[in-house]
Amino acid sequence: MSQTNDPAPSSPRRGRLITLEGGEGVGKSTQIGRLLQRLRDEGIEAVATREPGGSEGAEILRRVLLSGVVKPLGPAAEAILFAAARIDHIDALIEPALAAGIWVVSDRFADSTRAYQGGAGSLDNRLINALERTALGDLQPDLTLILDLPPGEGLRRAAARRKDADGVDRFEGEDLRFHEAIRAAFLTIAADNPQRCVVVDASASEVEVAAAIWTAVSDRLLKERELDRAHGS
Ligand SMILES: Nc1ncnc2c1ncn2[C@@H]1O[C@H](COP(=O)(O)OP(=O)(O)OP(=O)(O)O)[C@@H](O)[C@H]1O
Ligand SMILES: Cc1cn([C@H]2C[C@H](O)[C@@H](COP(=O)(O)O)O2)c(=O)[nH]c1=O
Repeated sequence: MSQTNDPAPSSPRRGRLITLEGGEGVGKSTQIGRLLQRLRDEGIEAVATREPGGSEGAEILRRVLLSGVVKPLGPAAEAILFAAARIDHIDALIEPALAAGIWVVSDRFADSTRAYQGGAGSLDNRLINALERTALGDLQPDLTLILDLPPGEGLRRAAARRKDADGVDRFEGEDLRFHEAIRAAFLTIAADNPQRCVVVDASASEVEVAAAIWTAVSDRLLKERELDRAHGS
């Protein structure tokens, strides 16, 4: 929890939270590797993490959630467990890193609950909003990159990456309509939050996607950081 002598959220001493979102196999992990390298090349200390997971407790919940054992309990139970994992992730990793001036790049975050349990799972927005308020408090990503790809292509990429067909997880195994609903939900999130979200065409080559991501990071975060520095704040 923040204390009165913590740096203000916009202070250059506080890190930035960047989240990558999108459906299955859109290229988030691939791009996070590239983005981390670019940030470090700029002299920015940055750490990569993921959801569900990123902390010891959240990784335990990841195994439970992706095994599918919670599916019969319905999207509300799943959303509550994703939120529990998120709380541990924020407390154990995200907030301490940001407070230390480290940038955090997360493979998925709260928008995934909105898209998967809300958009595709039809979970009531009131529960999603309540869980988000509880888990995040005042924390919001400084930038969310939504990698957009037709789900058929994303699932093909995910299948090609995974040689073992038995390795399909809880959500990859859902039908195409479910994945179309996820894509639509992410695009709605982006339209509703233009100050935070940038949609990136993930059907382009890895290099082109990386360039689009870097443009968004530069325009939205690096210029602001340079201005802060120039004004000595
Ligand atoms: N732009 C691209 N064009 C073609 N293939 C790509 C592209 N980006 C990534 N891939 C390949 O697609 C597969 C899935 O990529 P990646 O694991 O990065 O996606 P992801 O979004 O993290 O997936 P998931 O959410 O399912 O974990 C990998 O085999 C990767 O090499
Ligand atoms: C955070 C979060 C994730 N999910 C789903 C989305 C994916 O199917 C898996 C995570 O697997 P990945 O290979 O690391 O992308 O979990 C979800 O349904 N709700 C969430 O809040």
